[in-house]
Amino acid sequence: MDRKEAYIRLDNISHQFHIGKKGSERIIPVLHEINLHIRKGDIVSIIGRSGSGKSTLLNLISGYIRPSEGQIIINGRDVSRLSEGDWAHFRLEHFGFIFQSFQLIPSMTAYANIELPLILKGMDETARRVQTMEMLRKVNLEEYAEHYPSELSGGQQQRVSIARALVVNPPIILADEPTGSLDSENEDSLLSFIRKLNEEEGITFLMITHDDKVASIADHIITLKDGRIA
Ligand SMILES: Nc1ncnc2c1ncn2[C@@H]1O[C@H](COP(=O)(O)OP(=O)(O)OP(=O)(O)O)[C@@H](O)[C@H]1O
Repeated sequence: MDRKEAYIRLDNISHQFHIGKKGSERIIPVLHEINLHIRKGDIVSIIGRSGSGKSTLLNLISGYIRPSEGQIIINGRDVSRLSEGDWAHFRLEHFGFIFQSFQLIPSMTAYANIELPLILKGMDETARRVQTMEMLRKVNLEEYAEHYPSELSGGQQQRVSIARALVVNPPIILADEPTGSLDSENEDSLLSFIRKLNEEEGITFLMITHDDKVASIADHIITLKDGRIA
């Protein structure tokens, strides 16, 4: 499979949030001088206490917020100052997302949820069908294509969300507590699937987790403490 050489580099990233009105504005420093280099094909876990800045770090890497200082290079491209429109395109090309709460669209079937990123990419219907069916097969849900999220178990919903993340063939998957809503059996099967995708397809994973089992499959563990890498 043709995957772009992907790596993520953070050079001296600091971030502050500004809250309140101008004049009585408060500045909340969250991340301080973060330097990070993630190689293609790495599985990296981000751990750290609540409020240490894990989600902020993931939101910076995925372009949902802009760093106050520093530079982010992804796949050789400086993304720190991309426009909204360019970021939307870059995100679709490079990232798949997996969330604890799955974030499926309840009014759409499993098939339609998985197909959605391909519509956003502007792919024609025949190609979309081929790719969506291939993804349903990959996560063993062919028979559930017409089921709505509420008609699926938690483990099945998470597999739909993984298929949706993978359907655009992204070189990088960003995950926020991917096993947080799963029982131990579904957790084990998700973790072996992640390992398989990493080994066979070279997908890079960056995962926020509180869970030792998830951290145990990582090549590298990054611990954030008060906005710094410990
Ligand atoms: N949009 C925002 N505006 C102001 N402050 C924010 C904003 N988002 C996050 N923060 C603050 O930044 C700090 C880090 O938050 P963040 O969500 O990155 O932590 P976290 O490590 O992901 O925590 P958790 O494990 O609880 O999800 C917190 O003190 C939080 O209140």
